[in-house]
Amino acid sequence: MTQDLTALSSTRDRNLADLLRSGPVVPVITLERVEDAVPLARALVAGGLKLLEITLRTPAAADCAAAIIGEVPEAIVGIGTVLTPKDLERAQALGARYALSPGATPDLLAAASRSEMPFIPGIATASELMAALAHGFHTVKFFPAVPAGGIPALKALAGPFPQARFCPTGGIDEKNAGEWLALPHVVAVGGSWVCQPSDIRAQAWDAITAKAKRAVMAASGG
Ligand SMILES: O=C(O)C(=O)C[C@H](O)[C@H](O)COP(=O)(O)O
Repeated sequence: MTQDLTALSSTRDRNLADLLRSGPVVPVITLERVEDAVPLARALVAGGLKLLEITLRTPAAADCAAAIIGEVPEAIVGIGTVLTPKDLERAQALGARYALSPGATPDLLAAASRSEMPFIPGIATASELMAALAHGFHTVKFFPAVPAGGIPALKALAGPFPQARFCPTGGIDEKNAGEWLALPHVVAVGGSWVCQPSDIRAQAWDAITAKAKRAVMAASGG
């Protein structure tokens, strides 16, 4: 059994590393209306952001993710706000390519370690990171990145865990994304700044494409 979990973990790691190559900026998306899902995903892809995180925070979230998966093949859809093993099952049933959580509970880590789906648990402390690593998850969200201490906190946390890779989210924006991405252990950054609820509500797709383009520029140090 241990052997199987180790093999699963390294396959998951490889698959996740492949997915993250389509980053390094992951828009964190909260959708209220299914009709916004496909145009929003197209706007983000047009701006150069293909790796998406659809949060399971609204009643429409699952239908929105399904619509994007079905109609926007260039988008690589991940499901965020995965809080329980059941949410992880939902993500898999939807055909998502990966899943993310703001946290790392024992139940969720155990379920995710038995699954083939690439999974990024959330951590804000050394103990949470140790639990994630012990379950074979080497790439973690650092959440909430800015309120939890920002870049100095991540640097301190990375010290004892050179094998860990981080995707900070929480307070990241166009202005600081480049600084985070310049850190050696940061493989991607995520955030809702690219697709703010007010822009989605106004169906301001061109504005969202423009923000996505600026995010790509910021990520490349521009
Ligand atoms: O819901 C999840 O799965 C999360 O992990 C949290 C999100 O990544 C952050 O809430 C994004 O933070 P902001 O960019 O500051 O809005």
